[in-house]
Amino acid sequence: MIEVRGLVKEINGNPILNDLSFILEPGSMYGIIGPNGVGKSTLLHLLSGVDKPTSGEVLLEGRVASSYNRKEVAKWVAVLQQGGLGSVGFTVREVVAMGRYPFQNWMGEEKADQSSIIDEALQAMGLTELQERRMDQLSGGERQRVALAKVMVQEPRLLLLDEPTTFLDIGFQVQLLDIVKGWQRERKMTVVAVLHDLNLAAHYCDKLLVLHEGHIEAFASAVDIIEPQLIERVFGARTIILTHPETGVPQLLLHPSQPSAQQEYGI
Ligand SMILES: Nc1ncnc2c1ncn2[C@@H]1O[C@H](COP(=O)(O)OP(=O)(O)OP(=O)(O)O)[C@@H](O)[C@H]1O
Repeated sequence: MIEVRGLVKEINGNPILNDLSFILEPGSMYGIIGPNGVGKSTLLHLLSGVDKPTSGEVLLEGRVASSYNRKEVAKWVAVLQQGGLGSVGFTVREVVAMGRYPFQNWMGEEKADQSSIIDEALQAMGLTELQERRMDQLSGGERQRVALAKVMVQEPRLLLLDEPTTFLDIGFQVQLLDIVKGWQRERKMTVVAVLHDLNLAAHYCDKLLVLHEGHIEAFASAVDIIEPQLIERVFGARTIILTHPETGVPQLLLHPSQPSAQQEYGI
């Protein structure tokens, strides 16, 4: 269980997050949503323990997150960063294998051969053919899939995703989130994802945490959150909400003020 108590974060004296408290249950998938600059990535960094709060605390299984050393925390928390990976000189396979670092001794060795875990992750992300290709020879979307394969071999109990679908076309957006959702269910993994696409967030997340002006505006299921007044208050955007005909999940249509080309030209 992850417990956040009275979390406050200031950056250069500016308040970003103000007195947040919530609990994340193991084995569920959570979405963090909110407008640009509200503090979503900041909150993710605090959950991972890489950043310390100004006051308040994040407890990972009862222990303060920032008190874990890097290798300890990497044994159970994996982070998929915005923008993917550096590692330009390495091959795809080498980068994915780096995900096993928390389980290796000081010589970079592990007790059992891990090649099958790596093969499985490469295959799941459609990277088998590309495994000997160098990272600087990949497209943005391919790099993002490598980043996901790397966290997959880490076999985390808590997976933190910062805008994981940014570089992906719609096919791979759904594929990536389907894979993450499958792991979450099979491995009882906890997932926390910063997502800008509210329709994807509504579909995949058990609960959404909405950040607005430094506080939690709402923390509930998509049915309670994806509604026009809340979306307009938080994002300043007018929307029309429909129910997905197959899944029953609320889905949102944007409501621009300008007429569409079709309305204007009758095309
Ligand atoms: N190193 C820093 N120095 C100064 N201000 C920072 C720093 N990092 C973040 N901020 C500020 O903190 C606020 C929250 O940033 P954060 O990246 O957490 O927002 P976000 O909700 O993830 O935004 P986005 O949706 O645009 O990715 C922003 O106003 C940002 O400008």
